[in-house]
Amino acid sequence: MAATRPRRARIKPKEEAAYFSSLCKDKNGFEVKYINSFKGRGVFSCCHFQQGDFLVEYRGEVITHHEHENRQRVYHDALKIFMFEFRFDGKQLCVDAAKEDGSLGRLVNDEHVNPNSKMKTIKVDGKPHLCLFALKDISPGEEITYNYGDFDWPWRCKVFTNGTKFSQKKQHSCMSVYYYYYNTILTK
Ligand SMILES: C[S@@+](CC[C@H](N)C(=O)[O-])C[C@H]1O[C@@H](n2cnc3c(N)ncnc32)[C@H](O)[C@@H]1O
Repeated sequence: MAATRPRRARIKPKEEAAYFSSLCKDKNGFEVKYINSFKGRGVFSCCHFQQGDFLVEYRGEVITHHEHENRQRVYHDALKIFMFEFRFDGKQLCVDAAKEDGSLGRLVNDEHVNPNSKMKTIKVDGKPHLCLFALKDISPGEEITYNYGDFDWPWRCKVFTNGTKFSQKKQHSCMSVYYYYYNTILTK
């Protein structure tokens, strides 16, 4: 009878997230690539991930709502985007990831139509950590994205050369037009 190799148990995604969060380390399997001058950099998968897998932590300094408001007053707009507000144990908190520290989570871009990951809060040693988990199977070469939330982020509201502004609802059907415009005109 042929010997069967015992299958290695899959580490539970939340346990893996807690492990990497406690080490303040990103797991392997990703690379940062420059996309273009509009979107900047993005995080791309270098291997297969399964739906539900832990991907990366949105690492940074956890600050109170009060401190978040203070920093909003002094930060340049380009830094404010790295402040992620969330609720934890009944409190309004924020992860400030403005500092370029080489971590991956802060470089994951927004995708509100078809994101492949979702941000969840996990508790490690009583402290909150924001972690991205795969919403679907992810192949090598795919960009990791998540929905930044309901807000009129400037890149979601496309203004065409003739000044036409597309609402978010109309925008879905206009996505392909936009991408044509974007790929052929803006990036040339
Ligand atoms: C948290 S940072 C993400 C990393 C950023 N791309 C970089 O290179 O530093 C958020 C910024 O990325 C850009 N961004 C994120 N998602 C985008 C999208 N879907 N389209 C265009 N720009 C996007 C915007 O400039 C936004 O202010």
